[in-house]
Amino acid sequence: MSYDKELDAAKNAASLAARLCQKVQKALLQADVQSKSDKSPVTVADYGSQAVVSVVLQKELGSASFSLVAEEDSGDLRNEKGKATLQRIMKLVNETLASDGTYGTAPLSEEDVLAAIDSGRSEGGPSGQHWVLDPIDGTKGFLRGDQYAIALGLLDEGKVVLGVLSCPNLPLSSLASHNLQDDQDKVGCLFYAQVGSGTYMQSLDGSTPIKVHVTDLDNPEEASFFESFEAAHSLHDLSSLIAKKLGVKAPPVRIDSQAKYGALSRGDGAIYLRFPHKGYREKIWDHAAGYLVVAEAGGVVSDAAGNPLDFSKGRYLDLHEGIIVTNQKLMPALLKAVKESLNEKASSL
Ligand SMILES: Nc1ncnc2c1ncn2[C@@H]1O[C@H](COP(=O)(O)OS(=O)(=O)O)[C@@H](OP(=O)(O)O)[C@H]1O
Ligand SMILES: [Mg+2]
Ligand SMILES: [Mg+2]
Ligand SMILES: [Mg+2]
Repeated sequence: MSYDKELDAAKNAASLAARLCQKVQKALLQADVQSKSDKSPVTVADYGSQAVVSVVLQKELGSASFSLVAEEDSGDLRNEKGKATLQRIMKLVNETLASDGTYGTAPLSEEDVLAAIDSGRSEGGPSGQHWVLDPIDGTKGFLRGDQYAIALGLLDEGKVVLGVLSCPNLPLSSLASHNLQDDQDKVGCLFYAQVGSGTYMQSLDGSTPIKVHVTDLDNPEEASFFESFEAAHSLHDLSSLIAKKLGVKAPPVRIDSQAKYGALSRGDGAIYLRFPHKGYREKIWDHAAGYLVVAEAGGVVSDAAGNPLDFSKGRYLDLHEGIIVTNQKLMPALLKAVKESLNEKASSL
C-alpha cells in the first residue's frame, strides 16, 4: 500500500507548523508560556502548531475518518485565564494558514481553533489509521532557543507507516562537522520516511530531497552518542556507564527532542540512549515519527531489553527500562553493555 498522498499532506502540515513555531521562537513573550498540570511548559506555539497540523491534514485528506493522537488539549484555554492566550493562538494560526495561500480561505474562529486542538484526543490503538503528533517536541529546547521538532507519524493497524520530522533549528550539514561558531551554517531540516521506501531529508525551504542512512560504523570506540539535553528526562549517569563499557571516547551530544532521531538517521552520531527516571511513561508522540525516520534509514530502535517498540497500545508506550537506538552492527554490543550496566545499577541500590 502506498501512503504518497498522506505523506504529501504530512510534509505540508509539518512545514507550515514549523513556520508558526519559528515566528513565535523569534519573538517569544513571557505571556506566551504557560505551565501544564504536570508542571511542564506549553506555549502558544505548541497549541498553534497542533491546530495547524490538524487543519491541514483534514483539508488535504478529509475529516470523515480523521483520527489524531496528539500531546496538547484545549482544557486550559477554555477558562477566563486562557482567553488572551487563545486570542493569540487564533491570530497565529490564521496568519500561518493565510501565509501559505492554499489553506487560509476563511479565517478560523476561536471555537474552530479549540476544536482543531481537541481533535488530538484520540486514543489510537491497534486498528485503523491514526495520526500521531507532537506539535513541539522539546518545548524546553524551544524556550532556550535550541533544538525542537514538529513530529508527525501515521499508524496503520498499529504500525508506524509514515514519519515526518520538521527540525527548524537543525543545521543542514552534519552535527559532527558542524562548527557551532559558524553562524553561516544553514538550519532547518525536514526528514521524512514512508515504510519500505527509505528516509529522505530536505531543507525546510524546499531543497531537493536526499536519501539518508545511519552510520555504518562497527567499532563502538569510534561512535558518538546522543542523549536528552535535560537531565530530568534521561539518566545521564547510566548512559555514561554504558558508553564507558562500549569504549566510546567522544563526550555525549546532548540535544533536545526528536531532532536526535533525525541527526542519527543521517549518521551524525551512532547511538541514542534514553533512560527516563523511574515511574515515567513514554508517550507515542515522543517516538513514532523519529522511530520510522531511523528505521527506514537502516537503524534499529528497541527498548533496553531489545524488544521492538509497540505503538499499538494507545497513547503510551510500554517499555522495558528505556529506549536505545543504533545501527544493526553496533546493536549486539550496545545491548550487552546496556544489560551489564542495568545489572550493576540494580546491584548498587
Ligand atoms: N520526566 C521525564 N522523563 C522523560 N521524558 C520526559 C519527562 N518529562 C517530559 N519528558 C518528555 O521529553 C520530551 C523532550 O524530549 P527529550 O527528552 O528528547 O528532549 S530534552 O533534551 O530533554 O529537551 C518532552 O516532550 P515535549 O513535552 O514535547 O517537549 C516530554 O514528552
Ligand atoms: Mg515531546
Ligand atoms: Mg510537545
Ligand atoms: Mg510537552
